[in-house]
Amino acid sequence: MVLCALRQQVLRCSSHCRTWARLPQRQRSGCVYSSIHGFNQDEIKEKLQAFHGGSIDLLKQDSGIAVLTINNPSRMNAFSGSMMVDLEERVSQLENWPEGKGLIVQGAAETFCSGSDLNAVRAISNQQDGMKMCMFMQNSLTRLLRLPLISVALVEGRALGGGAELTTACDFRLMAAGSVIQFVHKHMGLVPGWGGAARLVHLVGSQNALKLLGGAVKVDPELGVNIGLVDGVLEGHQKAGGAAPLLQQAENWLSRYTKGPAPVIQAVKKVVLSGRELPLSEALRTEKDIFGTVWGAPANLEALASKSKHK
Ligand SMILES: CCCC(=O)SCCNC(=O)CCNC(=O)[C@H](O)C(C)(C)COP(=O)(O)OP(=O)(O)OC[C@H]1O[C@@H](n2cnc3c(N)ncnc32)[C@H](O)[C@@H]1OP(=O)(O)O
Repeated sequence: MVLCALRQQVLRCSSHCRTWARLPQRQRSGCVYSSIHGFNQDEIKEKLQAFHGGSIDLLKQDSGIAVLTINNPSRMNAFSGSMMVDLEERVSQLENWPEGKGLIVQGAAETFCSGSDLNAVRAISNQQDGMKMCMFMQNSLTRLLRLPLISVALVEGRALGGGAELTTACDFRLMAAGSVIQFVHKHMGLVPGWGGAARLVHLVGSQNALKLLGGAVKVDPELGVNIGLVDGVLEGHQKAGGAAPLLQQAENWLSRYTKGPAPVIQAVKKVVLSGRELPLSEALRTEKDIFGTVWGAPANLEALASKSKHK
């Protein structure tokens, strides 16, 4: 049943958008948890909203690349409760963006994110509320990773705890020189709970994941590249003379993968997503269905008519 739901999620594309939009939000979201797991989204949303501060800002650009900014600079961009709710809403907006091709996730004011807001953590430190927050964030970050957009985390400064987990909910990670990704959970008497451990194992293998989590290792750009966590290192600091601003560098880096019509880029992400998440026979059937959405579609016909050569 879960696989079926995921297959439906992967299949979601512009040609299905109208039908899809008619379905209730939770059915179409590809969430990990729903009411059958005792999860009540509205209840936890109400609780989280009480811990306010900061925002998650979304800028959708004509280029088809959106920028999602974690914005709570006075707390090093820590996630307040209301920011967790904001994130879920921004992900919904991105799920319904037919022109979208790429996404950059960044932090405001030259740092990425210092995890969950420790003030909110203290206030909801009972087990029940902790579980609900964990399920809520796992749902949002799973939906973020499953967006039909090619996503990249632009890490400047520190990505700590939940901030490190957030980087793993993107397809790629770029680090600015001098920045650090650190799963500090062990120092907080915790393990990742926003899905970061499961995704980390997929990205770097279980040996490296064990080292990073067990040692709360500070991952600098060089180590990140060596273990396959990081896909590129950006030149200098945003203020450094000469180098383009980091966001511009990240957009340039991403644009090589987002060049072309949105339905094709979205289809690329979906076939990779199905290969990554589904058993082979299920992934093959999904790939066939996604292929059916681009075969004979305008971009395909245009390419055939232009007799393009791939030299
Ligand atoms: C499943 C999720 C698990 C988690 O995410 S648990 C949370 C993990 N994160 C942390 O423990 C980060 C704790 N913070 C730190 O280590 C340091 O503040 C940090 C980020 C290295 C920055 O150090 P400094 O540059 O010396 O700056 P600072 O400590 O003076 O911080 C500036 C202001 O930001 C605040 N802040 C930073 N991280 C926060 C957080 N996570 N929650 C709430 N407030 C946070 C900090 O308290 C300080 O505020 P104030 O100026 O004292 O009012």
